[in-house]
Amino acid sequence: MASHIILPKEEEEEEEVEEGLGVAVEADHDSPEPPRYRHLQPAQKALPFSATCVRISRDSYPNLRALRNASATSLRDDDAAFAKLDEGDYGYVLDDVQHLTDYLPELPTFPNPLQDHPAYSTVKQYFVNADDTVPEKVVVQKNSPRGVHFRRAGPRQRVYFEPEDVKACIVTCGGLCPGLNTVIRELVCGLSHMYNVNDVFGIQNGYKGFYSSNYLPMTPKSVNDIHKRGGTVLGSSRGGHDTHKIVDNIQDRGINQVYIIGGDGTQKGAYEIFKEIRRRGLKVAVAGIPKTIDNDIAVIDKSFGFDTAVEEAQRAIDAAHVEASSAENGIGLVKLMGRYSGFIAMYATLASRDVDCCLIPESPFFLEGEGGLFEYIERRLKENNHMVIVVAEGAGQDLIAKSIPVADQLDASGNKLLLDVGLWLTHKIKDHCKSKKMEMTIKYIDPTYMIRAIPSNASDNVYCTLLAHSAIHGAMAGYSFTVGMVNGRHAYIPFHRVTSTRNKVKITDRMWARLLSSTNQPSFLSKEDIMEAREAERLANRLPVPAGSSEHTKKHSASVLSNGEK
Ligand SMILES: Nc1ncnc2c1ncn2[C@@H]1O[C@H](COP(=O)(O)OP(=O)(O)OP(=O)(O)O)[C@@H](O)[C@H]1O
Ligand SMILES: O=P(O)(O)OC[C@H]1O[C@](O)(CO)[C@@H](O)[C@@H]1O
Ligand SMILES: [Mg+2]
Repeated sequence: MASHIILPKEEEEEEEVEEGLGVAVEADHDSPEPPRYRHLQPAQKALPFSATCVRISRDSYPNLRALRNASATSLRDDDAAFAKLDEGDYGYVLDDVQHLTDYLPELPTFPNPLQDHPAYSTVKQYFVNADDTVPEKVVVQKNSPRGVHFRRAGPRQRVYFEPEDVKACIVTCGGLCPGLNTVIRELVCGLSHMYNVNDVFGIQNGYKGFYSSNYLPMTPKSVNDIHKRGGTVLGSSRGGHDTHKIVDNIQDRGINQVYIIGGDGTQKGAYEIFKEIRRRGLKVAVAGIPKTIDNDIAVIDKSFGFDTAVEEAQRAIDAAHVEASSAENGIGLVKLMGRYSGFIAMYATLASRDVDCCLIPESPFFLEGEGGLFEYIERRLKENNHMVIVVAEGAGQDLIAKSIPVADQLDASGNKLLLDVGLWLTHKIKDHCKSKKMEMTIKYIDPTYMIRAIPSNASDNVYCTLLAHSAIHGAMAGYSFTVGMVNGRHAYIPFHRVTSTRNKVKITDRMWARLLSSTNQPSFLSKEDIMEAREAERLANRLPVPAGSSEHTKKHSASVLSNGEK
């Protein structure tokens, strides 16, 4: 990494810049030549921000080492060996993804077939610069280090597979989500139309399908219409991840590109598969495409299907509002998905404006007494005669467990099965109103599976298409990664970054404050709750501590870290 500033060159300045003055010549992405930089001593040229930049030296960042270790310390110790951290100037850290050449250094490369593609070859700078990276944090201060970056997604000039040698497979795992079929479709079509890859198979019914079902040949024709349907044409499942059996099958069948669509559990599985592939020294690229309606995957801006879910949730909220407002003291209660993260509930509430109270897993609440939910319901009904409550499925689980003690049950993947907070709340509210001799009507609507099962909307369709294309470009270029949008740009993210934490609504952030001010609901939080939330956030944002220390262990056991507010 150069130790001085590299600025993109303004086109009109090209002739003016003298050799050795510190401005990079913009890469010619259509030529096979690697980008050429002319480095200059920044002080010699008065560029708009170079004066500030040059004063910042590496030594300005005593925490640079800690920053560089950001990923490594959040890894399980046995995974730390896979972290690829590259340090640059001014506190820049590249948290890089795995590449085939990390363990197969002699692999040949080939020109990207896109350069002869009638559609793409006309695009100026269609290929991304090999050094392009995307910052994890875009809000910075004057003296901030440049921070952690991820490799930018997109087509490279050289690829590591010849089209006729590629044998690709696609698998979908975990719960349903709008857009699954669009991603499948665009993987099949993108491989064929962009890279002339026509040997593509679907793995049926999730991970276990690798070793227990027939593989389904897929062509652009066979997937042509599937994006108009909800669900996944491949089927999905929980459990059944047997790394060795899966990789045995990948190896036996000569598969060399594996596209894995699924949530946090699925991405953990993808990481295990990658590690085993690498251990066996196989020339196989693993591309994870994060899917979850809960939007709880770390690092990425949002997961596909989330917008569709929020939009569809409006229909249930509207119905609840109609029911509530057509009755005397009417209450409409809507349950939305969100096992650990209340994003759908929060966004659906903010979008609707008819919601009087939103309850999410991240924000504890209580029923009885001053400042509790019952008091708020009584007040709201007095003021407005009706009210709408939105509750995320993971909210209030501790309260339910206290009133209905039952042993925890797990699904096949080991996820805790939730008790029905909507039904429980309905009964609690009814009992309370009865005890107060209050006439009321409550209608409980549970649209959760209806929302999850619809096809994706237009914007999610485009998002799914771009994710699929980014995944294909990355796999063709020999990387193994989870693909995702980070601050609006597609990036290749190391598996460990998306599997070590979970994205959660931060109740100390402005988005949750906006929600509270839009519904006028009480925060239900005690001073201790607020302190606890702030402390959790402080710990989450703190620069990492060395692996192995007791603080490191404590941080690992805290299940929740979260994305920054947008
Ligand atoms: N730690 C893990 N290691 C390997 N495989 C895993 C791990 N966790 C989950 N899996 C596998 O990933 C698949 C999907 O996991 P899970 O049911 O938790 O759904 P998910 O991918 O998190 O999606 P969602 O929660 O959005 O429905 C399952 O087949 C499961 O066996
Ligand atoms: O009933 P299933 O299919 O196991 O899935 C339910 C879970 O899946 C999700 O839709 C995604 O994780 C959660 O919101 C929900 O708790
Ligand atoms: Mg999950």
